Amino acid sequence: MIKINIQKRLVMAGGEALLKVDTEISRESFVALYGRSGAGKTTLLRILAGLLEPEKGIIEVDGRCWLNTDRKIRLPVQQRQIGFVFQDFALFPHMTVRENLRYALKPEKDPGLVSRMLAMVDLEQLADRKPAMLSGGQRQRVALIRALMRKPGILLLDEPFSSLDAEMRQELQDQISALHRQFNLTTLLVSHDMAEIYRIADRVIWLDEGKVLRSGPPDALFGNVRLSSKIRLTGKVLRVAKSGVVSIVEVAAGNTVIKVVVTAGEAEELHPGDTVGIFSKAFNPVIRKI
Ligand SMILES: Nc1ncnc2c1ncn2[C@@H]1O[C@H](COP(=O)(O)OP(=O)(O)OP(=O)(O)O)[C@@H](O)[C@H]1O
Repeated sequence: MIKINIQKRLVMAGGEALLKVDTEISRESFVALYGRSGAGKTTLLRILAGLLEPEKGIIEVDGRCWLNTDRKIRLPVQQRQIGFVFQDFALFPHMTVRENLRYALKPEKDPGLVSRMLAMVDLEQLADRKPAMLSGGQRQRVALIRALMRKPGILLLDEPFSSLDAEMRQELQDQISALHRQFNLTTLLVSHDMAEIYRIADRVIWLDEGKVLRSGPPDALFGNVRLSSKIRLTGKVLRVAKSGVVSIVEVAAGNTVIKVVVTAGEAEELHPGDTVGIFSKAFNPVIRKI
């Protein structure tokens, strides 16, 4: 369990606001920090990582105190067992992919880990290239596995997909989900993208001007209804076409176009470009705008 109860003064363009967060995060959960620009999402991640200190606060991880401003306890960044991936991935440009990864590995730790991690994200062929010779998505994958080299319990991701195209985003989201499960990580992801959050997070903390506006599972926060769902996909509506008494909605989800049959009433609510979730309910796909 991660317990966070912090207060930090934010200096915004139009004045000051107080970042005030009191929340608990279960181990092995995938939490999205959502909210408008300037809401305090990155600041919260930086405080958790120990890169920034709040004026007042307590952070406890599995009963261990990382921060207590009253008792002047502040665990240094290196001791927090956190992996961090920023938007701009910050790989060393003069080192190859393999060297970047080896640099992050503790000397006494398992040297085979570099090759195993490269294989896990399909980058073995590119291990001897420098970052400048990689695509944005490949660089982001290197940054991701580099953050996992020291086997952190907590992974912090600050909009890691923002510079990628839709296809690469989806591929990287899938890989992050797989690594999250495989390494039993507790992952916190800053994202503006509801569809992305729907796809990979199991809880959302919605921040607004430094305060937690709402918190809960993505479908409870973003969807109008909660459904027991076996499949859960998100995508964008391409077309809504009438077909007799029903309509067919075509949705682009990753590389696939999915057709869902809806009633005339449901079709009226859906328009090309809408972000939607597709769920299974009693084996039938159900579509909801999100
Ligand atoms: N160290 C700091 N001390 C005080 N205020 C800060 C500090 N760092 C950032 N701020 C301010 O706090 C506000 C919140 O910034 P933050 O980067 O946390 O927002 P965000 O929700 O991550 O936004 P975005 O989605 O644009 O990245 C901004 O107005 C910013 O200028």
